[in-house]
Amino acid sequence: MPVTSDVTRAADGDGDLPINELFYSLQGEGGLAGVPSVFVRTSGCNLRCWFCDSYHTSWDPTHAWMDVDDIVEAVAGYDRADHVVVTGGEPLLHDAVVDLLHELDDRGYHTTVETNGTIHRDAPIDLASVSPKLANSTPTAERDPAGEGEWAERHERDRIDINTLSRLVADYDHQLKFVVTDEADVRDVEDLLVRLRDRARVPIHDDDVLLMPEGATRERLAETRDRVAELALAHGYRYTPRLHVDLWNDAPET
Ligand SMILES: C[S@@+](CC[C@H](N)C(=O)[O-])C[C@H]1O[C@@H](n2cnc3c(N)ncnc32)[C@H](O)[C@@H]1O
Ligand SMILES: Nc1nc2[nH]cc(C(=O)O)c2c(=O)[nH]1
Ligand code: SF4
Ligand SMILES: [Mg+2]
Repeated sequence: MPVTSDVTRAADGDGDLPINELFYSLQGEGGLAGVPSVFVRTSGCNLRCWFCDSYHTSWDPTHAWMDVDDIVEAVAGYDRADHVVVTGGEPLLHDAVVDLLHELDDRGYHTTVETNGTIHRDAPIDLASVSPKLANSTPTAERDPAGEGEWAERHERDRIDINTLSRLVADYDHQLKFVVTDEADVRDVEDLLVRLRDRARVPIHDDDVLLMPEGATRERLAETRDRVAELALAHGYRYTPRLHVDLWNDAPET
């Protein structure tokens, strides 16, 4: 169901969220991969990964405004699902996401928040699925999908905030899900883990560190996944597939 074609009015209240899509699918990534889930995808991001698989929430944000009650009603319409994944874009940018998470929690849903880890919110989050952005994500002029590297400096400045990451891992059940293509990326992961373990007040288990192959399409994943699986084995981290890409390639609402 393309929400964007259902709701066309502009924002008219504090409880409104910019929604890019809302759909029912299998969780494709991370420790809950395979679980039927409703996805609520907000629009707008404070970063610009060159590889972003949700281009229309970051580089070219598009959305319809929905209030929290309408979102909860749309979620409830998928009566087989008791898991909700709130993603984006960067969902924690928006104040009203906290209200949405409370409403979902009150109704007994398990909530996963997919976040880049640069913003902390106090909210009922059952799983903080944190994907800190490595140096490999920066939109240099050569890799910029929309311009000539205008976002590179801001992206590079903002992509890692150790204090925010340490609060997220301390406050929530978490997984750290890194987009990886090669060995240099894993060195970047290890450097970050040293800094985070030094700062965080809680242990960070290797079991909660996941390597995810970079690839928004089946073709690209076929190039990256074998090497990333080998890196996971070599370093003792978990590998996460991208089930939805295997199953449905880059189709919207999957
Ligand atoms: C689109 S992001 C939205 C949530 C949040 N902004 C973030 O980056 O975590 C959802 C997930 O997709 C991952 N992702 C985005 N583009 C990807 C790509 N081309 N290959 C692999 N993972 C990708 C992100 O790292 C994140 O784990
Ligand atoms: N099926 C499916 N699983 C996902 N897990 C995280 C996603 C995301 O975009 O945050 C995602 C997504 O876009 N689709
Ligand atoms: S942080 Fe997430 S939504 Fe933002 S550009 Fe990167 S992958 Fe896309
Ligand atoms: Mg996705």
